[in-house]
Amino acid sequence: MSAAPLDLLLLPTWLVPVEPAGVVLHDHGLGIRDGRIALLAPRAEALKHPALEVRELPGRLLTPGLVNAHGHAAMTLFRGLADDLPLMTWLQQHIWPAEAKWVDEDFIRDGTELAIAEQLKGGITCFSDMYFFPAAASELVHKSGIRAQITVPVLDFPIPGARDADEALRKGLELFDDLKHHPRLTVAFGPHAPYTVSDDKLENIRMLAEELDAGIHMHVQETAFEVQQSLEQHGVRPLARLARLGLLGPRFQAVHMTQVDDDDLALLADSNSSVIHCPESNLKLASGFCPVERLWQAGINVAIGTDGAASNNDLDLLGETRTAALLAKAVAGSATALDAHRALRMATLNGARALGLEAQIGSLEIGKSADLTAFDLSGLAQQPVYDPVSQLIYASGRSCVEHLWVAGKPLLESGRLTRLDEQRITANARAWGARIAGQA
Ligand SMILES: CSC[C@H]1O[C@@H](n2cnc3c(O)ncnc32)[C@H](O)[C@@H]1O
Ligand SMILES: [Zn+2]
Repeated sequence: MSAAPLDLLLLPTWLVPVEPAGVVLHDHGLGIRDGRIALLAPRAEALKHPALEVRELPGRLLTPGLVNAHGHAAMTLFRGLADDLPLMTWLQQHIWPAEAKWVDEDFIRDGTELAIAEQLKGGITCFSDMYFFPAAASELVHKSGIRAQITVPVLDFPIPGARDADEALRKGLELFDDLKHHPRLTVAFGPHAPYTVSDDKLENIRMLAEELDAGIHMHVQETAFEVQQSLEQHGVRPLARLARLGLLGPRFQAVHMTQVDDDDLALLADSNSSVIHCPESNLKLASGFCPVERLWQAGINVAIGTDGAASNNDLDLLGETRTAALLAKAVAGSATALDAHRALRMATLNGARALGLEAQIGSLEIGKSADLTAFDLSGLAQQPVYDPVSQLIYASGRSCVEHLWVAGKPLLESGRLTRLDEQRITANARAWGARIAGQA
């Protein structure tokens, strides 16, 4: 037994470590010291360890914090602006013009803060962001205490914050340098999609990502139209083109992948790339269905993301995971596809792995960062509890998120944000809505 007392000992009714897979621990304690998980033991044994604070959590389930592996945080301010449209109409006729008109650093600060607040309240301890002015977004991550992968946006045309791809990359490299020692922030490259980034830019990104050992996060094969267009323009499917350019590998994060043929499957599996599944955005934009079960059975790491609030329209990863579990069964034609335990793994450890963070977060293991979510399963509509993971995925909404810690720091206590001002954030978002609606 270590001489130093634990900072905090949590005593939930159920504890799901995610690794090993499928395990539910009843009446166990989890101890935190210096922001890390220092103890995992049956309750009686855990109570023998001195602790500065002991917290009973009856009727609560403790899990690793949820990882939202794909989103566009500040798009919260465009929530509901252009609904019920297919991807290219939505993007080209509504979202890109709105972004050109409204997105500046203030928009990013207010929209990202709103996204962080919404995500913390929904049990998310880590998110990936692909949006403009990444340096401004990273300031909000730093201030709020959440963990994030911030990506450097690259497109062939001018974007808010960069006149061209070279400027975006130059500013991005400064961000890599500024954040290289940050304990909760990682930076990755975010080329938007195969249809908006040319070969020379992608080759440059591959070289820089190799040098920096950085992730590459990209929308890929979101629709059948995208695949068709690539066949016409490049003679190969988008994923094959990216493979030809050397982009695939363990740090490659392919977002969406609703179109998957046998060659795609082999490319993803052989390169150890991750797929990030965004089922609600794919459903709402009628983009297609990612064959999650087929990918999983091929050994491909599949994580989950909400996408932006303009195509979802929420940042509710628990709800997204439920949708993913239900949809996987329909797509596979099998009720055994993506069971509740695997769905939770997808929302935690697989997300961590996709973002290159699996050594630090994603499961409750000694030495990992104490990034945790406590869910209240004591409500009427959650009774009786045979399997808390089944209850969480199939019978609970994000309102049951009660407490949340990142690196051992409490960021949500009894449903209340500890570091962010919910009223001010809400008022700011309303003010942006009034301005945008007034001039739309
Ligand atoms: C590189 S900045 C992000 C860029 O992506 C746009 N976007 C948001 N959601 C999607 C999606 O599902 N597919 C393609 N592009 C999307 C966002 O509006 C920004 O312009
Ligand atoms: Zn997206």
